[in-house]
Amino acid sequence: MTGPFQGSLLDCWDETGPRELGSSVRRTRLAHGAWIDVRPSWIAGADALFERLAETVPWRAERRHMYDRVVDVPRLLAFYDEDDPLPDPVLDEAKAALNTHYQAELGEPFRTAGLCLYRDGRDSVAWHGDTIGRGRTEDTMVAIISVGDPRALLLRPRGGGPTIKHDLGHGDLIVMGGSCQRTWEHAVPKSTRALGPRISIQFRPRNVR
Ligand SMILES: O=C(O)CCC(=O)C(=O)O
Ligand SMILES: [Fe+2]
Repeated sequence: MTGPFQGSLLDCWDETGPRELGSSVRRTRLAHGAWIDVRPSWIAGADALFERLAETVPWRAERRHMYDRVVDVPRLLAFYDEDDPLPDPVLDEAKAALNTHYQAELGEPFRTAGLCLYRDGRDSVAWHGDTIGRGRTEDTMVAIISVGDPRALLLRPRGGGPTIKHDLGHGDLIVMGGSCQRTWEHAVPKSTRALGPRISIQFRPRNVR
């Protein structure tokens, strides 16, 4: 289904799971009340997490209407609603750690988990904001863990302005917050480089998609 992912030789920690957040999280304020928080190498044992998710998650190919055609969504998907058991205990630990770190600021917990598998550089997500539900009108947060081959996450203000490129590495955390979903858009562009697979795990509050 996917090409091989070359795990990192350095990733041979005994412990697996999220490392500390705290002061290791770097916030960058963007225009219009948006921000991103970045915590590189947040997940210890990211190689093993990638392998387990690639094998055990019931990945679905989807098709969507685009104008007058039906096209393949260029990535595989899985969605875990708030009462669904997550596919790996490391994701439960990560969600709990995010809730501890962000609950005061967010005012509610992260509840759902969306997973995407980008099989190679041809898989992508087009420019969008997560505006199904409350992200359209309210400040919120979307927390994303990346495992697998690095990919670029692009961000651009909806009103026009320069695009920001953020490289999402193996085990990294990025959190889009404030008005980011409604005043900015994000995308993971296709790449012509020979890339291996990447899995993205997105935690969102209730009624944010
Ligand atoms: O691949 C990613 O990390 C981003 C996915 C995304 O933007 C989405 O599913 O809404
Ligand atoms: Fe998104």
